[in-house]
Amino acid sequence: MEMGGLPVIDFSNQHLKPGSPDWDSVRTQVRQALEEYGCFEALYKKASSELRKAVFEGLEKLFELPLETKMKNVSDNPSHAYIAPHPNAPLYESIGIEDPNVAQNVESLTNSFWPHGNMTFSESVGCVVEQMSEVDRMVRRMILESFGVEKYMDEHMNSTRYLLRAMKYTAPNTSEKKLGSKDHTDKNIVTVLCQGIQGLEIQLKNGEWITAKPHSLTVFIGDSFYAWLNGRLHTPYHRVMMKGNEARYSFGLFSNPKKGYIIKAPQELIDEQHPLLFKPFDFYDFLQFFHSDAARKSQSAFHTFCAI
Ligand SMILES: O=C(O)CCC(=O)C(=O)O
Ligand SMILES: [Fe+2]
Repeated sequence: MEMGGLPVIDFSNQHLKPGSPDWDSVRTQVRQALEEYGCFEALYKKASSELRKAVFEGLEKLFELPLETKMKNVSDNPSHAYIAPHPNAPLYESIGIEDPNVAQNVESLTNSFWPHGNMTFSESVGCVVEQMSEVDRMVRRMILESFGVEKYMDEHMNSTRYLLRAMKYTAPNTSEKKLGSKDHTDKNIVTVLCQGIQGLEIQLKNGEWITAKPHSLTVFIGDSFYAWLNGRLHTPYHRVMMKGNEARYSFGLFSNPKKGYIIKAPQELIDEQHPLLFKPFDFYDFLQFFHSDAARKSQSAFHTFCAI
């Protein structure tokens, strides 16, 4: 733990295998951090600084491409496709890659963006996604174990798909902070985020905002995992604040529940002290609700959507 910042948890130990003493000790730290903060900083040496540098260099070139090119990043789900700067979020722009753990999906994006593709970028993205997904799966395994619900492990692991979202925040050229991304909780299961420069802020339970350091991965719990765990962990509000004249790039790997999978807390996590908090739901119905007027008017779209 570090004073005044998020807990820092080291996943680099090569002996970190389920069942080992190292695993159990990291699991305890993960559970504590997610109860109190809903997030933590993960050190993972495999995701080396050279690799990140290669990804960030690729992202710089990618966001420099003309708007028409970036608009080729489409999806059935609008929140998984290209998002152009918008009056409500003028500094923010992002692209999405569904199932980025399948090399072909990354390559088909780079092939549609560059006349001859971009093998260097595709390969670096492939490597970094693999490492971030290892962290995602370790964290989820540790959480299920720590609540004694390992019997759902396969179902849980097989119930999600990954989305990679790469983000650019244009420099505001001001000395005072400007909002890059509005405060929100993530909607998915787990988010593993990598930021190029500082800007990510997390709200503590006491309302105070703290800054996440850029040289580690930041791991968050999303609303869907919170619901599946019947509210046992915390989902933190976070935002991006920008100042100065340097653009900021970040990318996050989101584990999202698959369409058709009903998120419902297991009976082991429901009892008199912990009555069922949320209606079982399909993540895609929630995403749809999220873009409705009713959601915009409510304080927490998630709580409105899932209220019992
Ligand atoms: O860019 C960042 O650091 C944070 C992005 C974020 O919170 C999100 O995409 O959900
Ligand atoms: Fe987020």
